[in-house]
Amino acid sequence: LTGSALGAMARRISSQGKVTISVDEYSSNPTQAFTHYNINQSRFQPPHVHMVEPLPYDAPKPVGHTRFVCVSDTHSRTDGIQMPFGDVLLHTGDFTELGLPSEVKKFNDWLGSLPYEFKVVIAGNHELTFDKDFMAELIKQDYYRFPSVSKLKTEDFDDVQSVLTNCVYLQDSEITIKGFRIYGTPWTPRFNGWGFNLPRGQSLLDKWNQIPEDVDILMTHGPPLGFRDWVPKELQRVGCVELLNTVQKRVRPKLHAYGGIHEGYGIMTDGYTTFINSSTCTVSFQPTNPAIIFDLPNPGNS
Ligand SMILES: Nc1nc2c(ncn2[C@@H]2O[C@H](COP(=O)(O)O)[C@@H](O)[C@H]2O)c(=O)[nH]1
Ligand SMILES: [Mn+2]
Ligand SMILES: [Mn+2]
Repeated sequence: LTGSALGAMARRISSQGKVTISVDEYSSNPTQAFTHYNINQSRFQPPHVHMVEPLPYDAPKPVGHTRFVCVSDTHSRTDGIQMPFGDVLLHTGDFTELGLPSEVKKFNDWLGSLPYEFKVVIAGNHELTFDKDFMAELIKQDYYRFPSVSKLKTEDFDDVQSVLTNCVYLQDSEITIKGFRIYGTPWTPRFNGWGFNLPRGQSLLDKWNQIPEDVDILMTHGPPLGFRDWVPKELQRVGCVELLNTVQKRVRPKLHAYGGIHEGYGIMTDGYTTFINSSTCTVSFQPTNPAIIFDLPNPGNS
């Protein structure tokens, strides 16, 4: 099979003209998927795909634009973080270490201190208490893997989302802000059995299939394949192949914001979608990567 025939296998157009993504044959091996699609389809090559320099904080915001401020993976280390001017804050998960209510409260207080008109937040794999199925399983296993969470009573975290009073919290859901359709989802490929983990392939694709077409901004915790998903210590790419296919072949957001892979902090484009990995923490959990700002023209302002 040629590269383009394989590409077609991962993307079918139904009789109603709807694009359907199917599980990619390289789904379980993202590093191999990257090499294959790079060699056979130049899928990650310039001129379309390239790195993007971050906007300086003092860049004037163009008229008729909204400025998004992207952060991720702050891991309860927000003390002293300098935040730039902007309109809408996007935080793409791992705002705590374990999702303890005390951490969530601290994060919510920090959000309350920020001047943005809107703040949108999703969970990451560290927000254990936000994943109800994960917690049910953890309790069954007598908190074996996360003993410090066992000090909590169920009623302490049953309604943990309600602690987030200073933002819009998205979990497989969307909101329209200033005319932008923003969809947020916390799921990542299974890795060491944390919250919101699912096996690669159909299980994750089922979550991505819930993302509506015509979303302007997609927020996920982890990266898609090939865009700031390299883990140097393992010489591996770990981005989700089905997420990439969903983003590029079906949803086509203008901005895909995420974090998850701390080492992947940075910005890329494929010529249509801008991909921002805004992990604040480095791989050694130092909160030193600056928030990334990004301007988008307001919908209807063409
Ligand atoms: N090989 C993989 N490494 C991963 C994956 N997800 C995360 N990581 C590594 O852990 C750190 C921190 O992640 P966190 O969720 O604990 O904050 C990340 O920067 C990577 O180095 C994965 O799926 N595969
Ligand atoms: Mn993290
Ligand atoms: Mn994470």
